Amino acid sequence: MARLAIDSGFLWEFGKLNPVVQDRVQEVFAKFQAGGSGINLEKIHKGKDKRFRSIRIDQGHRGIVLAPEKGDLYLLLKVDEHDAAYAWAERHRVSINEVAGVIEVIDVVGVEEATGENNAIGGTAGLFDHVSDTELRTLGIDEQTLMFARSVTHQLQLEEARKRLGDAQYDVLIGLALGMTPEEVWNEVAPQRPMDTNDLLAAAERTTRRLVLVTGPEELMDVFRRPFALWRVYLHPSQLRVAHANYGGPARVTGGPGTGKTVVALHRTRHLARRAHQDRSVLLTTFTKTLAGSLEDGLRMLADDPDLLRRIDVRHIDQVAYQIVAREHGRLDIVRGAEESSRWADLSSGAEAKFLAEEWREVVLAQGITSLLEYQRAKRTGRGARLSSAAREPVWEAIETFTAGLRADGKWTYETVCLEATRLLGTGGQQPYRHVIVDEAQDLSPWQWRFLRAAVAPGPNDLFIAGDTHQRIYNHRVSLRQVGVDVAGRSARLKLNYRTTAQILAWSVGLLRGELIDDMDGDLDSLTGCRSDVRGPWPRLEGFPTRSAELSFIAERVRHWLEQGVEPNHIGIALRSRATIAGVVTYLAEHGIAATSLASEASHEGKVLVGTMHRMKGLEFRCVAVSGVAEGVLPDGLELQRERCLLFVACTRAREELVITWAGRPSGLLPG
Ligand SMILES: Nc1ncnc2c1ncn2[C@@H]1O[C@H](COP(=O)(O)OP(=O)(O)OP(=O)(O)O)[C@@H](O)[C@H]1O
Repeated sequence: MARLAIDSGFLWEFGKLNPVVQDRVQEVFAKFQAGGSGINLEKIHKGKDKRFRSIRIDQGHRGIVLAPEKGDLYLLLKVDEHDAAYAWAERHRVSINEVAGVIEVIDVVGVEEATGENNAIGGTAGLFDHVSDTELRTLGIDEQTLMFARSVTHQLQLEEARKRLGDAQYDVLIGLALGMTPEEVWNEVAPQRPMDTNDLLAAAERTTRRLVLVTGPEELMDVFRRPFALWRVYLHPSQLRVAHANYGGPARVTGGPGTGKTVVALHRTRHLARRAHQDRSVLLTTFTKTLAGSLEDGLRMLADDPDLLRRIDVRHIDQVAYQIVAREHGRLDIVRGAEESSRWADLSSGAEAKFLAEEWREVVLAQGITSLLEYQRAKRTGRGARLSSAAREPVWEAIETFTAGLRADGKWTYETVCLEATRLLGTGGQQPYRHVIVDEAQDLSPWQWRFLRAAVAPGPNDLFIAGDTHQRIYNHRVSLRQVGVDVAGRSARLKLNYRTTAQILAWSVGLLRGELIDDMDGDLDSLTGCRSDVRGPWPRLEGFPTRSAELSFIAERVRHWLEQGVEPNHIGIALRSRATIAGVVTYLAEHGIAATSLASEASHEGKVLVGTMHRMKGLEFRCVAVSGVAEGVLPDGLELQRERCLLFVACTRAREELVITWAGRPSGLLPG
C-alpha cells in the first residue's frame, strides 16, 4: 500500500473542484493508495522534475504526483484541468532543503522570471548586499534562489515572489530582509538534530507546514472530506508557538480577520485539556450561542477522544453564568428586551427611559458601580451631556428601583445573572475552571470579563484571549487591566490571512480608513502587516436604481456561483437588518434558488445562507454578497466606527469572491 503525502496546494485546488470531479478524485486516489490496478502513472516529458507523473482523474482533469525513486511515499501535488496541470508540472520542481530538511515545491520558471524582471528594473543597492554568497548558501539558499536574491532591491519584490520560492528559503530571505543577522536566521531555521536530507519520507514528516501524511484509506477520506480544514493537521509556526506556549498568567492573541485566531484557540484548548486531569476543567467560551456552537464543531474536528472532550466545557458566557446562578436559586426567569424596556418605561417616559437603560449598562454595570457615591464619582466618557452630582441622584434612584423591582419579582436579565454569578464565585465559591479560553474577546462586556476572571484561579495559563478589536460589533469598550486581566508581555499577533484573497482583504481594510482602534490594553491597534498570499478578483461594487433590480442581480450572481460548482451553503448573503432576511429568502426561492436564514435551526445543507452582518461574525463562505449597502443616516463618533467595523466583518467572511450592492445611492461607508 502506497503512502501518500498531500500538498496544501493540492487540497486547495481539490476544495474548489466541482463536487462530481471531487468524488472522482477521491475514488482514483483511494484506488491508487490501495495499489489498485487500472491506475496509470504517466511520465511527463516536459516536467521540470523527472519524478513527476500524471494521473488521470476523468476526461478533463489530471493529478500530478511525485513518484519516489526509492521507497513508497508519493506526493500529491496538483489537481486541475488537463492543460493547467501539465503547465504546472512544466514550471515546478520538488527538493529537500539542505538546512531545514523540509520539502520545498519551487516554481523554478517563476523564480527565473522574477529574477529577470528585477534585473531589468535594476536599482541602486541590493537588499542582501550585506550577506555573502557563502552565508546564503550555508542557510540553505540554492543556486537559482541565490541569483534571485541578488536581483532583489526592495522587500516588495521578495513579497511578490513569495509563492514561487521554496517556503524555507523564503523564510531565510525575509528574516534577513527584516534585519536579522545570518546567525539569528540560522537559529530559527536550522533544526537541532542532524538529519538525512535524502530521505523523502523523513523530510515529508518534517514538512508539517504544507504536507499532510496519510497512512490509511480512512485518513485519506477524512482529509478529502474537509479540504479547507488543513489547520487541523498543521499550524504555521507563529500559530503553534502561541497555541502551545506556557504562560505565567493571562495571554492573548490578536490579528486581522482570517489569521487563524479561532484555530489557535481550538488548538490551545486541546493542548491544555491534554494536560488537565479533571472533567470540565477547561472552558472554551465566547459571547453568543451561535459562535459557541461553531467552536464546538471545530473542537470536534480536532479531537475525538471522549476522555479529552469530557475535560472541556464549550458554552457561551451567559450560559455558564446562568448555570452557576441556577445552582443556587433554581430555574431563572429571564426578562427579554421588550419586557425590560417596559420596566424602564414604568419608571420614566420616552427618551428618558432609554437613557436610563443605557446609563445602567454603559456606566453602572460597565464600571461595576454599587453605590450612589461611586456613581457620583464615576467618569461618564462618551455618554453625552455632563450630569452634575445632584442630577445623578434621581438617576441612581431610578436604576436602584429597576434592579430592586427585578429582585422582588424574581426576575433576571443576563446582566444581573452575570453579576450574581460573579458574587457567588467571590463569596467562597470554588473557581470552576483551571483554564479559560475566550474567542471573539473584543465583544465581551466588562461584567462578563469580571465574571470570567472570577471563574478561574489566577495562575499560569489561566486565561487565553483571542480577538480583533477591528471586528468589534457591539458597544463594549473594555480595558482588560480594569477588569483584572493583565496580558502585559504575553501578547502575540498573527499576520497571515488564510481565508481571504489579498484583493478582498486589501479592499476591506480600506473600509476602516486607517482608523486606529483601541487594543483593549491602553494602546491603539492597526491592521498593518496583515496579508494574504492568495490572489483573486477584486470585490465588485454594483449600484441599482431599485431594490428589485438589486435583488435580480444578486440572484444572477448566486446562480453563476452555483454553476461554477460552489456548494449552496458556501454562499452567504449579508444584510444590515434582520427585517430584510425573509424578503431575500423568498425572492431567491421564487427564482429557483433554495435559500434559508442563517438563524434557522433546520439543516443548512443545499441552501444559500442569508443573515445579518452581526450573525456572519466568525463564519466564512466561498462567495459573499453584502446587499443593501445604500445611503442612509450615518451616525458619528463611536457609532460610526462600529458601523464600519460591522461592514468590515461582513466583507471579510468571503474566501474567494465578494460583491457589494445597493439600490439608490451608495452608503457613505464605502470608499468614495
Ligand atoms: N495554519 C493554517 N493552515 C491552513 N488554514 C488555516 C490555518 N490557520 C487558519 N486557517 C484557515 O483560515 C480560516 C480563518 O481561520 P480562523 O477562523 O481561525 O481565523 P480568525 O482569525 O479567527 O478569523 P476572524 O477574526 O475573521 O473570525 C479558516 O478557514 C481556517 O481553517
